[in-house]
Amino acid sequence: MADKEYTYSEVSEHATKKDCFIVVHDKVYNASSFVDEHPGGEEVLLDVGGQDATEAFEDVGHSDEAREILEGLLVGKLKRMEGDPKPKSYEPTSATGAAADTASMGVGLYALVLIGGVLAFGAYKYLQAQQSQAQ
Ligand code: HEM
Repeated sequence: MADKEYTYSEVSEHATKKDCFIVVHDKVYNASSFVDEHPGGEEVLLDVGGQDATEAFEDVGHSDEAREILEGLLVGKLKRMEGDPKPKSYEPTSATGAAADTASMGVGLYALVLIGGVLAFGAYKYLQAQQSQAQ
């Protein structure tokens, strides 16, 4: 059964709660029995029912346990036809890119706080000096 090939249009016919196929990494899974049990809620699963859920699935960073459950739901492979939506391959590089961006922003913020601190200290010293002059 897991060797069956489904075209994208066949998969898209299974988009209801009771009959919910999803595609992850070009494999077809029947998520119907799991919709109610999904810890992330049934909404998100139904949103991608009959569609390619690769990105959605990978973006969450599902655990190995989740991947095992997914493999248990396997019903076949996706057979891509001309004119089908492009495969949604997951590129971890973009995730690392985003992480690097956040990291450099973190450094920027740190520098800002540091400069602010130095300025505040300078101002404090200046005021102190002024005060001792006045006395
Ligand atoms: C049949 C496919 C799927 C399976 C077997 C599955 C399985 C699981 C499991 C076992 C968890 C618990 C945490 C973990 O072990 O990682 C989980 C959490 C979650 N899943 Fe899925 N999932 C599927 C598809 C999706 C999709 C397509 C989305 C779309 C966004 C999604 C969104 C989430 C979210 C947001 C959580 C976190 C819930 C929380 O921590 O409160 N899942 N999923």
